[in-house]
Amino acid sequence: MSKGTLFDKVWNNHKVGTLPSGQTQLFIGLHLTHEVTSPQAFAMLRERNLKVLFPDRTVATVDHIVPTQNQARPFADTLAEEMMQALEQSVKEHGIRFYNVGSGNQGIVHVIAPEQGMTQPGMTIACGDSHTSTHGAFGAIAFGIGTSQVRDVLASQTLALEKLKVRRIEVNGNLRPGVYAKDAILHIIRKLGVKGGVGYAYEYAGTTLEQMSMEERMTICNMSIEGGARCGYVNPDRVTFDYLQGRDFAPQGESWDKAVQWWESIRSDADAEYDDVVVFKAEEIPPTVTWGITPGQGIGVDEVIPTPESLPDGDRPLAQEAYQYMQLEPGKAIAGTPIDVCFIGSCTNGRLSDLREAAKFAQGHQVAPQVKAFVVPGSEVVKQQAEAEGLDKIFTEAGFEWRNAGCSMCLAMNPDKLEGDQISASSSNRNFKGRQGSSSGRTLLMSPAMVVAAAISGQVSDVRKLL
Ligand SMILES: CC(C)[C@H](C(=O)O)[C@@H](O)C(=O)O
Ligand code: SF4
Repeated sequence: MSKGTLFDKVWNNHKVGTLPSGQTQLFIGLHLTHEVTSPQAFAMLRERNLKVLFPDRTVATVDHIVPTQNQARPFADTLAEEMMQALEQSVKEHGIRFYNVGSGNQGIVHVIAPEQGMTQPGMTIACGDSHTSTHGAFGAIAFGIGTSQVRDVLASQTLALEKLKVRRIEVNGNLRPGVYAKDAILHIIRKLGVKGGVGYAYEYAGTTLEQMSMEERMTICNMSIEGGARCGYVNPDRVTFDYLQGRDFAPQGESWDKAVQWWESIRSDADAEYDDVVVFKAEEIPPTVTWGITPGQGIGVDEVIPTPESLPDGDRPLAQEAYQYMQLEPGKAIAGTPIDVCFIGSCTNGRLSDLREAAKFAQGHQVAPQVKAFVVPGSEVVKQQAEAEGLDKIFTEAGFEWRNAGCSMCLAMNPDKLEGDQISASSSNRNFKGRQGSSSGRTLLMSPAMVVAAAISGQVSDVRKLL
């Protein structure tokens, strides 16, 4: 095994050859698909009379367009119904494993692959979805790809890619109470910028990351793409192996021991060389909330919305655009901003540990009367586990709606949408203009615990007050 970073080792292991363009042809171990980016890819295959080369290496689910309330077929939205039918037809035609609504295993693609044990260290993973970076939490190299690349993977199980540089992002120490993985990644993006990661793979390391659960690591890696990085990963360790052991697709018996040995060997070596290294102190990370229209426009919940003068020249035009769109005033505290809608869910923060933490803060409180608040589990498995623990009851008693699994208002490709210029406190990952279903809707990104604090008080508030 060559020396170096995990990225280099996994890349070299999967390298098929060098293309005339200079790009690497990379073998993709696991291909995940959903209803939004696959129909055209399957259509292109049909046009050329091609088969899926390795149907066993592709897995499909439906997540974006799935209604979280009435899931009766045909869906009320005819476009959603068409996308569903297209995927159902394609998986049948090509013999692809499919987790449909009601199967017990459906959910957001980035939630279900890890929970089934499909996502494993040392793999290359691709999916027609930018947040594929999530899977890097296991020490996989996981990329989001476009529809024509989905076609390429279906037909050849390979991709033509440029090699990335590697930046090691170390976070050391203990996060303070009320501060979560979500705050850490929002803080990292705030400091390095939404374009800071362009051309890089992010390797997250340091004692803070080592202490994190797999679900927390997934939250961090999920938002690598929001920081401009094509992928992000954490070196696999005991936490990774313990999470995987016993899951449906994880190796068993003797192959398990061999796999662990292999996974250990692909970790970045202590003397690996990086293209860049950045170090953060965990205790300096505050509960973070975005005030603008990119995930990089974030501040500590006890800070004021930055004034143009306080920002570097280059950041000012976007800040001006953000003040106007968000209807927020520079120099004013972000805490106290009234909230209309509270959303807990998404591939960033829709897993069991997120719901447990949110429920802890919701218990015994009531959602403010003017606020609409709802919780959308990331998968049918998460929903079922949460219900077995009674989390659904805690939420509904507190005045939250409890829904079925899907992407929901993260992107609002289903009936869950903001209306007019409503402002949401959201545990999702993107606050772009119009992201949550209304062209003037406004999104404040934060941790699930902070979303609960906002729901209860009807305004942005510091979750530490509830500790
Ligand atoms: C619909 C899909 C292509 C898109 C993505 O690539 O990320 C979506 O999941 C998102 O979060 O914006
Ligand atoms: S939950 Fe949001 S970010 Fe994740 S895949 Fe769905 S739409 Fe994309």
